[in-house]
Amino acid sequence: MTKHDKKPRMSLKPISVVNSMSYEDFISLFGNVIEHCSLCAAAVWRDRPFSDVNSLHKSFCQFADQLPIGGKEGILRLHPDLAGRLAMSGGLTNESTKEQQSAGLNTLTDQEKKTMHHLNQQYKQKFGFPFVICARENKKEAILTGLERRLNNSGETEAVTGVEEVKKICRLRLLDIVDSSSKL
Ligand SMILES: NC(=O)N[C@H]1NC(=O)NC1=O
Repeated sequence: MTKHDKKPRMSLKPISVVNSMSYEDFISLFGNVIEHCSLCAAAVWRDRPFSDVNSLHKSFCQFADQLPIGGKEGILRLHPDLAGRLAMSGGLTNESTKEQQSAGLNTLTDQEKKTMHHLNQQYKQKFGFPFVICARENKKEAILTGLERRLNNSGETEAVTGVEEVKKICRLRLLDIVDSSSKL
């Protein structure tokens, strides 16, 4: 462990170990790969055995895709605002904290914070759910321009676009847990 590591990294699980998990263990390990939505992991468990991390990800995607629009919106509502109140008060999940930091959202200038807050509020007012984007695949500038651009879309387009971003977040979270070289 170098002096920069806060805690030892969890060792990556081979897919064979994932496949042999009880649903209780599976939910506790994968319950937040879709933010605050352990229901997704509870449903996906029945798709075992998974041939690899991609097939596990596919099951999460299929579960999200088959939800009616209200269910998709529900998944989005479980996400915290980017650089919002929870981020400021340290109330985010560990995953979200790391993701928001990787986009540089912890280094916003006062003006950027104001703009982000204003656009987030406008977005929620228009659509009834928060703006969601995969923070690990974007930097703060791209997030701000994306937020402004996506405000022009319809609610249905945004529910689908938001869930596509949730699927990207989910994939990166799964890769932090499962050894991607392991196969059934
Ligand atoms: N609102 C939003 O996009 N939140 C998320 N994005 C991300 O990468 N992690 C999150 O929690």
